[in-house]
Amino acid sequence: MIRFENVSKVYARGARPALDQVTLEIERGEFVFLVGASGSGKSTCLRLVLREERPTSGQVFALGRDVSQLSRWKVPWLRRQVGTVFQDFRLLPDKTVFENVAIALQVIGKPRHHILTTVPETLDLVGLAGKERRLPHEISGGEQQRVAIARAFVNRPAVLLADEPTGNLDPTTSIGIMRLLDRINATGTTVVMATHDDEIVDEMRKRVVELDDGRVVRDEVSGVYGAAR
Ligand SMILES: Nc1ncnc2c1ncn2[C@@H]1O[C@H](COP(=O)(O)OP(=O)(O)OP(=O)(O)O)[C@@H](O)[C@H]1O
Repeated sequence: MIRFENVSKVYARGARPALDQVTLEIERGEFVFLVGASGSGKSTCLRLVLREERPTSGQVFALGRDVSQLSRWKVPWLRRQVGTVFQDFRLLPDKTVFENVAIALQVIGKPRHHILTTVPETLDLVGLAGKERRLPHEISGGEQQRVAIARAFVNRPAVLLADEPTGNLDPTTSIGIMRLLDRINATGTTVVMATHDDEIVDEMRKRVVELDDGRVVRDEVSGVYGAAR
């Protein structure tokens, strides 16, 4: 589903490579934690999958395509197959919960009847039934992240990339968000989550890929946050 082959990334002003010869394969349906110190290259990996950046050398494949080779008009196609969730939720403050999720379908031209059935179904799935008319500031941080997840998932992407999705949430709320990501993964969506949240990683016991200075230094099937090396 996602494959990195000898991928290096040197940013224009970067002194050293943000990624250094990374080779990594993530199969369809997997749940993978990307861990590592700040600056180790986690977000860069996610940005390469979305073609927000291109590798300096090596190849990144997603959904069977070499992402660098995609023509410009195919990039929106890629981004429709790859939902994204961030630490800071990124909701539209003056739109309701319903509208924040519906927008993801409107921009890809889905018909109104589809939106009117799919958005409530998805809000129900993320535990927000009954909150459709609230504005983001009228719900909690955990609920805002659920809206962001609903928006990312409403068109049933093949892959969900989450960059520190629990970074702004307390531990109890974070566990709820993780259960939700686990449920989404159980529907067949591949989930890749960059995180510093050691408790979550230790509790979930999923595959853990650790980066250190842009290199993969650990890849464990059922790993913990900080394994003794
Ligand atoms: N646009 C950029 N221009 C120059 N250097 C960058 C850019 N983005 C990231 N970097 C550098 O690349 C390296 C990897 O950054 P990246 O954001 O991928 O790390 P990260 O593991 O996601 O960190 P964090 O956990 O703090 O989010 C860092 O040294 C960072 O300073």
